[in-house]
Amino acid sequence: MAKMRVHELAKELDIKSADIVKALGEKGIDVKAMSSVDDSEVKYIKDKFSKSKTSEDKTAEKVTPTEKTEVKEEKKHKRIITSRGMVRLKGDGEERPRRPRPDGEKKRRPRPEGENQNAATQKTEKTETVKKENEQIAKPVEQEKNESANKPVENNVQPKEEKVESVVTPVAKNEPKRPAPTAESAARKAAEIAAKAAAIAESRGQSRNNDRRNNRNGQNRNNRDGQNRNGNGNGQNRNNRDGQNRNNRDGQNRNFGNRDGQNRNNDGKSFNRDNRNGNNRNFNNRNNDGYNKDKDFDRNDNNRRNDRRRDDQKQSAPADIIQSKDRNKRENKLRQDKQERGRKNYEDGNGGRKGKNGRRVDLSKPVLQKPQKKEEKKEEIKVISIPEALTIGELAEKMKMQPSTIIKKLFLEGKMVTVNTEIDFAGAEEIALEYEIMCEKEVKVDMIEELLKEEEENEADMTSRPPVVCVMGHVDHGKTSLLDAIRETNVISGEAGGITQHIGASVVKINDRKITFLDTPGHEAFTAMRMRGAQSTDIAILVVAADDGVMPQTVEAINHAKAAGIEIIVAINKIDKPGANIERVKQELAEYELLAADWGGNTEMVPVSAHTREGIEELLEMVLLQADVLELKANPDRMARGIVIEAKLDKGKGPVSTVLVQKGTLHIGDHIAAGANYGKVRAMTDDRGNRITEAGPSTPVEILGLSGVPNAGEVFVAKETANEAKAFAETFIADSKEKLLEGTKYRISLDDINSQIKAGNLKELNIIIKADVQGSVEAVKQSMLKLSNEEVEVKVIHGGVGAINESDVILASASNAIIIGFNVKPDAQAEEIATREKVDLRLYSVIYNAIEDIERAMKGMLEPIYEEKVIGHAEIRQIFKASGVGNIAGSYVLDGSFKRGCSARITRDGEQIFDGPLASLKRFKDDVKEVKAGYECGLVFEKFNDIAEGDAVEAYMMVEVPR
Ligand SMILES: Nc1nc2c(ncn2[C@@H]2O[C@H](COP(=O)(O)OP(=O)(O)OP(=O)(O)O)[C@@H](O)[C@H]2O)c(=O)[nH]1
Repeated sequence: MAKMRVHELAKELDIKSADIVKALGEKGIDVKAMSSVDDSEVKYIKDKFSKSKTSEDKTAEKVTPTEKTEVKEEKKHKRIITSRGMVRLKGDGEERPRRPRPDGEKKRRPRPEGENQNAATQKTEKTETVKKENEQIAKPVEQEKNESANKPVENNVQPKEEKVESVVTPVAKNEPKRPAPTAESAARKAAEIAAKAAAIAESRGQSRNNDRRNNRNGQNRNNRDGQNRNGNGNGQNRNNRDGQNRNNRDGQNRNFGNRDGQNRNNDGKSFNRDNRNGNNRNFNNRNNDGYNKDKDFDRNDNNRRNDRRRDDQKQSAPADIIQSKDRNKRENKLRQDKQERGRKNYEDGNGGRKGKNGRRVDLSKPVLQKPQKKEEKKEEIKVISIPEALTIGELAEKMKMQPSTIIKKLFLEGKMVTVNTEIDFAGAEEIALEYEIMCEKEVKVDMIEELLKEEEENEADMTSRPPVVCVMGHVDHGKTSLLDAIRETNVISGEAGGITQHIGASVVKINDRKITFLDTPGHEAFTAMRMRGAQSTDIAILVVAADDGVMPQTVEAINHAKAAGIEIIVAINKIDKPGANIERVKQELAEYELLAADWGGNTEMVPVSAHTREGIEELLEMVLLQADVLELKANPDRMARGIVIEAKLDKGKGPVSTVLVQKGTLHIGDHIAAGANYGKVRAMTDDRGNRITEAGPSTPVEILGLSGVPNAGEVFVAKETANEAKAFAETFIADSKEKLLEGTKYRISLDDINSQIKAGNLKELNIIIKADVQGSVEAVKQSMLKLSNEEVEVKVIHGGVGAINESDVILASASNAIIIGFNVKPDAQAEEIATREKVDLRLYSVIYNAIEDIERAMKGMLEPIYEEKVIGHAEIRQIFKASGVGNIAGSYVLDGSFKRGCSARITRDGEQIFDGPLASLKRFKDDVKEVKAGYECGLVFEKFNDIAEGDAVEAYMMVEVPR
């Protein structure tokens, strides 16, 4: 090419000459407008300025609408080149050879159309489109998160998911329509990849590629300009990348984006419930990559921190981001609130089941486990302790139930009871078992026994004491006379009617040894003296008149002595009398298991005479001998303790008590308590009326000072202080009341023998037999003894001839025995006591019936007793004949009443002509239930028509009588 001048070249290139001069000057070639330049310089200039112009053209295209396909496609190609040119231009301005880019390279960098324009100009429509596209493409990511989070967010996102499809799909569809010029390959490829990425994101529910593309689309550039970053991060996508992109302005966004996506997945695995909001996920991802998986409540901290971070960014964030953040913040707040509620539920053990999100069930897992932690209820068998008898109310209280519950239950079983109905242990146990409650017998602590309980005394402190002897025997056999003879005093003359009225006590000296005698006025006192288990006597002298022999009271005395377990020495009295027969007495006594020693037995029998005093000394020697055998000892050096023998209220002295000191020594001034009474010993008198200051063991004394009159048989104790004595008495009163109530409740009766046996309460059945003849007593006695079985032993504790008397009843009461009488009746006093003491007293005229009753009672098969009861009398005054019925006796009821279903006896001239049931009872023509005295009625007798006017009719019924 020929040399051209600079101005010509400028003209050709449509540029200023100065520009060429400057350009060549920069290259070190000094030229002017009129200077000539060679071909190489022309080429350089042309290359240089033609590119500049192309760049300018491209700049002009910026405002060109992209909708025009042809222009767009042409310019697309240029854009790619220009872009690179621009890079070079921004460099050092060095001329570099143009490098035509192969398609493959272009493919490696696919870009959606219009992105370069976005990079160049931010506020064009294209930018908005891309922004929208980014936003929409990012939505699925958020949606994915939200799907695994809570529903409210998911709902918010739902509409946007549709938009994503609408954006992505046209890209894929438009592709084949477009021409495929080489220059457009990069753009097409970019569109393809974008479409594929969107499809993958949609199909997998992941948006990693989208994120990456988004990052590529704008974030690399955005990183450079700092603002576009926010534009990319529209909506919830922004939440994910917000912090990361900002933090990674150096172009590592993509990498973090990937990590972000992974973390989301991690979150999605097990953290959905914890990370219901995207922010939370973001934060977790950023910090922990799912580390918080196991730390439920850290998520809240994360949320908070996340929020704070976003708050910090508000100043630089565009309005839409701020709005979006605000929304997210609100969402976060809501979610946090929910989490708080969930946690509360969790802590309260309510679980989170009520939440809409099914994942909340996870929160409830520990709650579900809670019942497992609960201790299994151990089946405890409730055991209550109940007394021998109690009321329904008391039982209900023990069972901790309402009495009405038990009453209702029993009512349904056909038992009518009230709250005050008394039931025995067996009955109560039966009821309690229905409610799976076991019963055990209340072990009642006998407070008095406890009070009286004493420790074993030291043998070394014990010294020999005088024996205490009582004299027993049949009436007029000479008890008092004998005692008088022994005491060498005559007390008989001082007694009213010559009969001993009260217990007296005296001490006699024989060979410098003392013997204390008690005179027993009757069995009542004797029994009473045994009631505390305190044996008042050591030896009993049984007086049997040699001329009279063994008499009923002799037998009673024997039985009492045996029951008390005291030794018996027999004094066969009145041997001075002509009819005395010592051997016969011995023989009779042998029948009662008292065999004389000289007959080879163990019982000493001494023939005496109160009148002649013959044998008295031998008797006393025998008493002392027996005392030696018994080794009677006591400790005199201790607080006194003994038994009340007799007590009375003296008008002048106040309460006067005769007490027998059994242990220790009683002094004047001692504080004592006897039963319900207490006081201080003010005065003491011995058996001879002498004032004494102290009384040792086995000494009977009369004392003054007790607050009241104690019962005979009560134990008295000396106490250190007045308060102790008072406390003893008060305890006694409280205990006695209970015992009094209980004592009246229970007495063995034929009806409850079986239940008592079953309950294990009855091991021995004590029976007292009274009959008109001794033969009957013995016959029944032997039959009764044969009824003994493995469970219970029948014991006849007393049998005698004669009416049932007071002594029998008292013995029965003391021994919990049943009295059986054969052809005998109780006397008035015995009946009264039996009623009071609730002693079961049975009367029979046939011995067999008695045996049968006892047998049945023991087997629990006692049948009810029916007794005939006459209810009225009538007189037949007229006979009516009725067909089909027979004769009707028109009668007039004289007394009582006639009742339907009763029986009748017809007597004519004193002779009974009929005894049978009444078939019909009528008043005029009507059947009636009852016709009372003074009224007329019609009587029809069962299968009996032989009636006549003037016949007498007696109506009767069989009624059950209590046993
Ligand atoms: N011949 C004779 N008569 C005696 C003897 N002992 C008592 N008697 C008489 O028998 C009668 C009754 O004597 P008591 O001593 O009263 O008999 P008891 O057993 O005390 O009588 P009660 O106090 O009623 O139980 C009196 O008339 C006595 O005189 C005796 O050894 N020989």
